[in-house]
Amino acid sequence: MKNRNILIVDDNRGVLTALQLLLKPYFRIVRTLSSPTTLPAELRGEEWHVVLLDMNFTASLNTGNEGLYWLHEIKRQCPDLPVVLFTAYADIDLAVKGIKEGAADFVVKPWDNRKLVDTLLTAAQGCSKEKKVSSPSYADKGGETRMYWGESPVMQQLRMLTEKVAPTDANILITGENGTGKEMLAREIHRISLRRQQEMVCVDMGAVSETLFESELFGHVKGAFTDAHADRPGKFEAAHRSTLFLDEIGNLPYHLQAKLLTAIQRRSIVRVGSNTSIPVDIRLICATNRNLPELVARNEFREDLFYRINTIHLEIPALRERTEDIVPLAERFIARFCKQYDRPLVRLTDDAQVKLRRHPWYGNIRELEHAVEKAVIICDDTCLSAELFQLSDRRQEASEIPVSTLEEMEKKMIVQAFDTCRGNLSAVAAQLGITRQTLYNKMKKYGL
Ligand SMILES: Nc1ncnc2c1ncn2[C@@H]1O[C@H](COP(=O)(O)OP(=O)(O)OP(=O)(O)O)[C@@H](O)[C@H]1O
Repeated sequence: MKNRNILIVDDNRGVLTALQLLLKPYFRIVRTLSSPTTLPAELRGEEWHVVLLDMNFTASLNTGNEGLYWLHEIKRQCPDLPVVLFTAYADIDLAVKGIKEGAADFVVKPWDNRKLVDTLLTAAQGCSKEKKVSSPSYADKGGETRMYWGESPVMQQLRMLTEKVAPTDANILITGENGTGKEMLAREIHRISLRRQQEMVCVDMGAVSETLFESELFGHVKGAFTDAHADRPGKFEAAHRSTLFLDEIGNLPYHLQAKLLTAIQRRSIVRVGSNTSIPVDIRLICATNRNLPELVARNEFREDLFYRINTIHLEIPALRERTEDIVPLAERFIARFCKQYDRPLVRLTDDAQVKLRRHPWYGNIRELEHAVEKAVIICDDTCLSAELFQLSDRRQEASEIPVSTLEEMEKKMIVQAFDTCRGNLSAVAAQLGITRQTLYNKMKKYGL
């Protein structure tokens, strides 16, 4: 198909010359750019069918962010133009990130000629019927991302209890480590409850600022404060006749807990700036990865609120405590991600299964889900082998990082805080004196 045009961006002239020679027989136009700065003009000047984009420009900071930046620029200018990323082996994480952000595929340097040509031709061919890779939301994930209970006796018991209490209006407290599926369980309870016709309303109590707490939960009337330009209902009213899910309840500052308790007890709220009490009919589900009885003992959580929200307590075990569920869960994620990334269905090798079963999964199901997603993206074969799962034990990592720059110091502190707080994000943020959002940003930055 010598009717296709390829644009190659790489700041290594030797690489560009080699690729010119290699690709000439397969493409009508092979244009090479040693700097991405002229990319926007080139994109406008010709009809391109594929771009091969280097991710590691040596002239820059070499963090790969420049590569991602140019990927976004190409996608902004030509949303349907396939971009194949060219990346060093050490930067596979970056390539995975690029695929999630819309790249068609990636090739690792040093490259295999045959494979590079195949990848580029396939991408160029798919130019008009570009794969749409997007992260499905909870709503459109459908049955495939329904909660998987697993076979372990402890989860079967949890399932029985859940099915018993879901149709009642009893307040439920869900506890479990970070990433064990607390929100997922809350959604499952709502899905099989009598309130399922209405949408469940979620509030992350760790993310609500103290100043906006009342307005966010109870609403406000026009003029109640400077920015209150109109009457606005809060989350309690939004959840009327439905389920209100209060996530990270253990992070609610002590002085605000009394206000929440009053609303729960009275089953009514008063909007900020008003005197009128509005009745609300809600089913309350709370979740936390903190030890509430311990917080109560330390006078950090109100005992009366604890008893009020804890009518039924559902504890989700850590993934490492139910190893028999690891492989079946991984297989479900494989099926989902192969479909999402338009790859043929792959299976786990025996070695990979052993590796997954042995890993401690301090980040629980979320960590497993991410590990599978990454393995599916980088897989070139019909099976996922153990090497595709680059699993790091955060505890070990903390002592191994040599500290030479401020950034490394910061990363090391985060990793150590993870260890002492056993992966509890809110506790890590509190220990480091930063907000959860800042912590998320830093985790993203350091690939934690
Ligand atoms: N039983 C399950 N079956 C399938 N997927 C699951 C299951 N439990 C959790 N997941 C997936 O794992 C990820 C983490 O789940 P979720 O957000 O519910 O955890 P969480 O305990 O609320 O996390 P956090 O403590 O950070 O708030 C989600 O992407 C979810 O889809």
